[in-house]
Amino acid sequence: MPDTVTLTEDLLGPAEPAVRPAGRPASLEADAISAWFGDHKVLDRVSLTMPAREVTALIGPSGCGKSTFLRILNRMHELIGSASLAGRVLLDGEDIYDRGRRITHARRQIGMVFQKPNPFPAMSLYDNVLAGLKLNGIKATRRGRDDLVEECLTRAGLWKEVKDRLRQPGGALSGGQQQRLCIARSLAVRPRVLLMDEPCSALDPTSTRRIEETIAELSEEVTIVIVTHNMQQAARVSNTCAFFLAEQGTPGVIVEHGPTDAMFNSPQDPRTSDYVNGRFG
Ligand SMILES: Nc1ncnc2c1ncn2[C@@H]1O[C@H](COP(=O)(O)OP(=O)(O)OP(=O)(O)O)[C@@H](O)[C@H]1O
Repeated sequence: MPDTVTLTEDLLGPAEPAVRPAGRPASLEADAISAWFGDHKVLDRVSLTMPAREVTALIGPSGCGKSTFLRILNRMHELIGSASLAGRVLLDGEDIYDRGRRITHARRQIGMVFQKPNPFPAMSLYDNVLAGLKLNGIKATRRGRDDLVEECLTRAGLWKEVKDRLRQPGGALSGGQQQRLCIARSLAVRPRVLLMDEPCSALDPTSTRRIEETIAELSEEVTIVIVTHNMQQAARVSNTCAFFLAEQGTPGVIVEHGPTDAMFNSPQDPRTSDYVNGRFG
């Protein structure tokens, strides 16, 4: 294996001696986002500020557009043939949809962890962590790669469990460990925001707790936006919360958002109160 991963430099400029330092967590602001699949409108002028260094939870019943909204935040929505959108997404004030702005730019700064852990099953744990570097054309020295693997696995809460078996395949881990491996893989490209779409829904309670601890540890270093159906989880991990709803075939909107404590203990809208207290959805 060559000592340096050689890939395109146009995204990031020349090779660096080791590994770039972590970026500053960024704020993300959705401004009047509407979304369609064909002529089916699924979100209507949704605006939300997701502050830097905070965990924002997106909650609401199935089908109200939470995942669509999340995918719009890092330009994944446009990968679907029939999909379209209106509005702006500002990453520290700059619209990621500005003409001339590369899709890869948004993807690298705004990482995503999915509902089902999706490591490369036959690839080693070590190479799984670094997979995003190769895809994004990021160069690192051998030493830099070793340091990055250790750092990201540590930040994802997995290092102690796997440090002696980094050459084993990703598929050999438990579901919870695989999800933490996917978090480590996302962290390796130094995202400033991490989007998580129901990251614990395929996991047992112990693994879920471990991921929640990881979220708490990461929130100082990266802005987190998480979709969850689990109200206790939203209450445990988030600072702010947004309640989405699509009533009777209308497009999804945010009914209410604000500090998580207030959303759970003194919601302003009766529909929020009903939802967080499990009366529907
Ligand atoms: N690829 C797609 N093609 C067509 N329609 C879609 C597609 N993905 C989602 N939709 C529709 O968009 C609406 C919003 O779906 P979305 O998955 O964003 O909701 P959600 O709130 O995340 O739901 P859940 O909590 O069940 O994951 C739904 O009516 C859904 O059927």
